[in-house]
Amino acid sequence: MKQLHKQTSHQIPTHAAKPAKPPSRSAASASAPTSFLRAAAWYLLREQRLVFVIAGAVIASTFFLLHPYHSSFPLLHTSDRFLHEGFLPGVRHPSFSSPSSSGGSVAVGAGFVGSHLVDKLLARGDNVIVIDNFFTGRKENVVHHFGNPSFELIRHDVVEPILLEVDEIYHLACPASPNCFKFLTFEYKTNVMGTLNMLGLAKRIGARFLLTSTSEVYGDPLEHPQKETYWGHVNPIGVRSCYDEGKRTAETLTMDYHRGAEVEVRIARIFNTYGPRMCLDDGRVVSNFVAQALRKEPMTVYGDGKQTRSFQFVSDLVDGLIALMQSEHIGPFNLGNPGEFTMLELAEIVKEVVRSFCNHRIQAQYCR
Ligand SMILES: O=c1ccn([C@@H]2O[C@H](COP(=O)(O)OP(=O)(O)O[C@H]3OC[C@@H](O)[C@H](O)[C@H]3O)[C@@H](O)[C@H]2O)c(=O)[nH]1
Repeated sequence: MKQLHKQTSHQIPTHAAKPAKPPSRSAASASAPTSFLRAAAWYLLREQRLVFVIAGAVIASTFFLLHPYHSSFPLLHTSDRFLHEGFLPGVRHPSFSSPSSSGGSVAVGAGFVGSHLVDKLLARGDNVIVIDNFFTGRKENVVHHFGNPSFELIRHDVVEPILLEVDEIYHLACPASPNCFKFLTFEYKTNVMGTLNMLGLAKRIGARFLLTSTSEVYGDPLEHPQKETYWGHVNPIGVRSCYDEGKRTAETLTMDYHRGAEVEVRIARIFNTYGPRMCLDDGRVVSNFVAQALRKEPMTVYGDGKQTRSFQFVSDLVDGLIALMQSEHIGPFNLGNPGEFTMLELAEIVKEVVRSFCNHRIQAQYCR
């Protein structure tokens, strides 16, 4: 049919039936552009061709206006690019229209430290997206922000890719409780796959990336105190090695993305921290001792109790994380309290604090 129409339209020009009058040379050259324009206009106006041309142009420009993202990344490259960087194409977060929007941040994790960080970032006027798979993080930790238009909570496991548009990524995903170390593959996967996905995201959107690492990267240290330049003394096959080695790998990946892809990175090596929203069944020494003192049970001091630790309050840690993110310091940075004491001393301190706490009648519900 298409072929037929095409032939027909060429064969029936309206003036073709008129008797031919040989034109003068000058008249022929003067009328040539006019007859070409008339022929073009005639061609376009036949069979609504002009309408189709205009409709096509409108549809094409609408598509490219609505999908500038696709237009700047040719399909040819997307599959490789997304596979390599760990992204799902097309998952655009509606809240942040541009990566450079002021005050846009993402905090990964609604756990103990993450939830305090969220409080602080929101209080200073940032927009915050929290991603958590709620394995150890809890909705209750951030429930007081529900209804705040600057806050969003997404149930998502960072071992799967995600695409968001933010300025800063605080990567806190990974259970730190000693009770979680039995979920070995989970721990390791979060530190490796989760960190890769978050670094890929930072590279893609040009965000600054902060990894929360741990003092555990020093292992059983042979140097005291541990400086950031110390490479550590880690057992690669111990029961808690999945955590220590997982964080060491996460640090390696972070520095690789900095050197190889120029991602702006920060690494916080967090020392022992305590404060509200720690789980009582966390397994860490402070929460164990507090729970035991409240229940008037004997305290489980491991070994001879002469091993030392330093403890920082969670709000001090959060201030440190934000200051580190804002600083120009690339590479690991220890965040902790320089004052150390033994676990025997800690047991006495906790016993004393809990005793005076329970002396207040109002707190009796927590005490036995
Ligand atoms: O009930 C307990 C628990 C722990 N301990 C001792 O207390 C010390 C501290 O143990 P914790 O498990 O609380 O803390 P750790 O120093 O081993 O690691 C901790 O600090 C750094 C963080 O990054 C880790 O996530 C966290 O587990 C250890 O010597 C441990 O043996 C007890 O004596 N009794």
